[in-house]
Amino acid sequence: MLLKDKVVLITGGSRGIGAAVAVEMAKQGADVAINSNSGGAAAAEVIAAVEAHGRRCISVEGDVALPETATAFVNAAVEAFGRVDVFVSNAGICPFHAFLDMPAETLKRTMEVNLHGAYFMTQAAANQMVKQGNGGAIVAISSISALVGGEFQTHYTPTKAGVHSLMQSCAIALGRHGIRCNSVLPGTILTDINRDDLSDPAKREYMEGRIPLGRLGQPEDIGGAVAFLASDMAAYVTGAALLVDGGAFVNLQ
Ligand SMILES: NC(=O)C1=CN([C@@H]2O[C@H](COP(=O)(O)OP(=O)(O)OC[C@H]3O[C@@H](n4cnc5c(N)ncnc54)[C@H](OP(=O)(O)O)[C@@H]3O)[C@@H](O)[C@H]2O)C=CC1
Ligand SMILES: C[C@H](O)[C@@H]1OC(=O)[C@H](O)[C@@H]1O
Repeated sequence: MLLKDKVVLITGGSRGIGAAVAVEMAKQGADVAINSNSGGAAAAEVIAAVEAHGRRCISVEGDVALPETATAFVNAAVEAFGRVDVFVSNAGICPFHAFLDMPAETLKRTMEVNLHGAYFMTQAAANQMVKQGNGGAIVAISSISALVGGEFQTHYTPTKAGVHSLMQSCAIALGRHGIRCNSVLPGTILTDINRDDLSDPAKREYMEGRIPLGRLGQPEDIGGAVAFLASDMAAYVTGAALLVDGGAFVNLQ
């Protein structure tokens, strides 16, 4: 087990990639706190899945775009489990929309959830780790979209580049405290975030065709990469980006 008895916090942990990461953390021996905006049945399922691996799990509702959500999440986790060892910044949205008529509110909300949310949460988790005084690991879910563009993602791709940039700067700011900061860059992973976009068979076939490993990703494909970066196996890895995309990025022709 890579994370025996560690305490792991995950934003956006009720569905998709965050939910799969929560379960992987439990398999690796960690207790888990998940945040999500709406909690509900999805969060309850994740709690049950974590507990099925013999680990504890709490769910804390709150919009990551609000700074007070970050302190409330960290405080609740500390109250439940005593400390924070690993923080995974995962919550995100991608409301596909064309560039020329992008509503200002869609741009603003996407920036606030994906980038400001990652900032506030990382800051709150890091402050707790510094207070504890024995280091920690922070992993942000960035994206292949930090490296390449998307016609209907002009509001989204800058947030994913920003999240990786945040990890690079935090690696410097927090290295002296023994806190490592890294990014995972998933390719296209089948979740609710792209369900509508990939319901077009032509689009889905095109996306699958771009991937050398021959399939779109599953949320579980991301869990191992996060566990590695969170663990002592990655003790000398900080400021790094790990692309988990089935080879899509390198496939020019
Ligand atoms: N799927 C993909 O192909 C890829 C995804 N990513 C990134 O992975 C991350 C997770 O995406 P994915 O699992 O696909 O998405 P999903 O839509 O499946 O899940 C999103 C999760 O984030 C939560 N969330 C959304 N908005 C907020 C908010 N304002 N405050 C708190 N929680 C929130 C949701 O909770 P709730 O239901 O309560 O809103 C849910 O738990 C995102 O950052 C995304 O950019 C990166 C590359 C590829
Ligand atoms: C939402 C997209 O389908 C998904 O998210 C990303 O970050 C990549 O652009 C993926 O294709």
